[in-house]
Amino acid sequence: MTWLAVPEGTPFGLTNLPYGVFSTADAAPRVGVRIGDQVLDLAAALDDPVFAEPALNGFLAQGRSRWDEVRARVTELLTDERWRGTVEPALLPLDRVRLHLPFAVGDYVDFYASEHHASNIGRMFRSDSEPLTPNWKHLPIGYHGRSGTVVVSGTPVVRPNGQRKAPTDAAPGFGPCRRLDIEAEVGFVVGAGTEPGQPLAPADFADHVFGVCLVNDWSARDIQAWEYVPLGPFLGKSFATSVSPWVVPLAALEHARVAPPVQAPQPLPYLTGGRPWGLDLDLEVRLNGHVVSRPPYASMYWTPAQMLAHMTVNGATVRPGDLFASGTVSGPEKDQRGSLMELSWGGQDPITLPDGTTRSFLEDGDEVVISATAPGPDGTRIGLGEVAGRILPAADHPHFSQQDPKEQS
Ligand SMILES: O=C(O)/C=C/C(=O)CC(=O)CC(=O)O
Ligand SMILES: [Ca+2]
Ligand SMILES: [Mg+2]
Repeated sequence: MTWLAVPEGTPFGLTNLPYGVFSTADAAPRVGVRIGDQVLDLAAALDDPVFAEPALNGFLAQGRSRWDEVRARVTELLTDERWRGTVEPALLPLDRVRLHLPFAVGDYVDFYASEHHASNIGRMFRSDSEPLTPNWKHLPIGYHGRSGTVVVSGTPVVRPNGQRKAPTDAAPGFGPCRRLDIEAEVGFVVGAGTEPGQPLAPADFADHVFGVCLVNDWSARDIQAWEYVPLGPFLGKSFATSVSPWVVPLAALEHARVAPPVQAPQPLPYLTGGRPWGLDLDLEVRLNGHVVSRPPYASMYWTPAQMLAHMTVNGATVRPGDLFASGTVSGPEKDQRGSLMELSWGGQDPITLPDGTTRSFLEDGDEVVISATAPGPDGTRIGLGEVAGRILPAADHPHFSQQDPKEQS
């Protein structure tokens, strides 16, 4: 029990304690921990300059034993009445702070770990071949994304311009994306790094990964479909990737750990071993306030521990602040799909919102909010917060007018 007044049944109680970076009107960005609807200013509460930094990276680099020590210390400060006088001045109401990107994003990798998503996308993008490529059940497929365009929840997303060519078009045209989509994903934040040539095993996961956030991998499907052969996602996914402001430490997800679905064929030995890191997270996707999907993370085929092992098997390093995302979370059911492309089946079957409007892809002004909860102890739920973003109209291209005769829409 905490001496602090927290809302009854809050998903941000003592068993959660996520980390973020906040600022106030008169104080620069620094590290805080969320408790209920308040933020504990760690720079004020603890004697470690690492928390006065405007990003979590310094703390991430300190490693597992220090993360556990700080979590235990914060719990003690918020539970033991004797600390009340010291801690109270370091607490701020959430509505008085501004939340920032919680960590400086190093390398950013996006995986493709949902069998349901990969099968759905395969059917739509490659209708003349098997939905899953031959490698899919042998390794967690991924690509390197653009870390510099990872933004915090609430940052508006400008509709990208680019080349797009429908299969029936004779030549590509240029202009604003017409098939702007979302991807509901879970992100894993690397803490302790590695040296070159130091592959990690799945069993090393909790020593190197600090925690979890929510990710929206905004995707321009028309740009993507035209550009991705043969090297994979590029400009169709590099204009913005949004993350939630609170990083939930792995320690808070102990009750959410589950075995992943059965993996057959048996993966190679470097992808096996350690504790199971399937996660029973319930995601929810809202479009303009209406729930359009509830993707279940427990259905993901590859675990984040296997992703980490695969990502380092060639000797590649990881560094504090690296982010790897799961890939779109789609469950087996229609209302569990984590992208609009799947929900509307490529635009063939638009979804109807309660206000009577329909959507295949996003319109200017649309707002998407992805949230998630996880099981905590004794039947409680902990929250992962939310990642939100609203679509702004495409900007005019400074060197190419939309009215230009070269525009072939
Ligand atoms: O199958 C493809 O060609 C591309 C799939 C994706 O959209 C890539 C991606 O971001 C992976 C994911 O989110 O699962
Ligand atoms: Ca993705
Ligand atoms: Mg992206």
